[in-house]
Amino acid sequence: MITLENVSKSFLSRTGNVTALDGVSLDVPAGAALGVVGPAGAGKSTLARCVSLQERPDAGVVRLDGLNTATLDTRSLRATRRQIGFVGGEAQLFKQRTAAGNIALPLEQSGVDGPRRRARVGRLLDLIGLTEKAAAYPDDLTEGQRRRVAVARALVGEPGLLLADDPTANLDADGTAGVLAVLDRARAELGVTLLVTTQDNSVVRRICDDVALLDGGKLLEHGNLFNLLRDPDSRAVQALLPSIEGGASVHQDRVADVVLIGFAAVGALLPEATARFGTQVSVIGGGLTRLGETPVARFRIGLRGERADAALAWIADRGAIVHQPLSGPQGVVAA
Ligand SMILES: Nc1ncnc2c1ncn2[C@@H]1O[C@H](COP(=O)(O)OP(=O)(O)OP(=O)(O)O)[C@@H](O)[C@H]1O
Repeated sequence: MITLENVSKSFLSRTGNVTALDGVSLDVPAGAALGVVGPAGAGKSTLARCVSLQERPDAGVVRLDGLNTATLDTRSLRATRRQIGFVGGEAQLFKQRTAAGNIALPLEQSGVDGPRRRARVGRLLDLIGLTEKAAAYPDDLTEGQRRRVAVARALVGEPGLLLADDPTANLDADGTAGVLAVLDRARAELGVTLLVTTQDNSVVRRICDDVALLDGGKLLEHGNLFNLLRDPDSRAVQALLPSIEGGASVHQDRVADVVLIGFAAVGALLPEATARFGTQVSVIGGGLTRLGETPVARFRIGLRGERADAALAWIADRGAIVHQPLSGPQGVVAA
């Protein structure tokens, strides 16, 4: 759906030339939900603006459904932009229009008739869970509700792609959960492809299946979350997992970091290893989180007993991802 080929973009600022994107190549298949993460100034918003055709790259190509957007004339560019929904970190609604009126605006501008407008706006109010607020004005809504209205407005033209640039910025937990639920529903029920920029790991955990890490305008990592879980050096995914704190206070024969995926693994694997191998398995640090609906745990475990290696190999055979940490007792650990 979206392909970036070697996209670069610089800005002239007071302090000189700033490279916001530096040779970024990226593929986002139709129906995917990609989280673009990275520190402040990494280039996330610039990437979103290049993909939404609000910004033209200095070099490289942005393709939408195979179409090289650099070749579009002004009219086709405008038409293509309309197929892309965009929401920023602020709702930017028209205060003098109701929620329904804000959502309807793009349809009015493109001359869609009243009955079709009403049907479409009604459907989107339902999607964002604000049917009963149709006649409310922005000032009477919470910021989280306003953002949901902005998402509905971005979706009203039935775009295939929705870009959300830092959609949960400055929202409280309830507001964040509401906006993420709406983005998730948009994908599930309308089939839109999602590209979300964020510095909030919970956004990626909740609604993304792919992640791209930018830093200094460069794409450092890109891939499926569950694939990247296997890479102990993946900055993007390691940041999504519970941190492993604490240290072994007693001697351990083996120390390993274990990532467990799915209900069965998280609930049962470590106790079963203990029982099977007569090995004492203790959790030194880590915890449980979720990626989408899937429970994922990361623990640092210590093992004591003659069959510690066999227990670790058995845990790995059951689908756990096992890595020996950099420090700690020596031992060969199944990878
Ligand atoms: N219009 C502009 N004019 C000048 N510099 C810009 C412009 N837009 C972006 N930049 C610079 O480009 C770099 C990347 O900015 P960008 O907003 O894309 O990063 P970001 O990852 O979205 O950051 P944040 O998380 O803080 O929003 C930054 O150094 C920024 O100051």
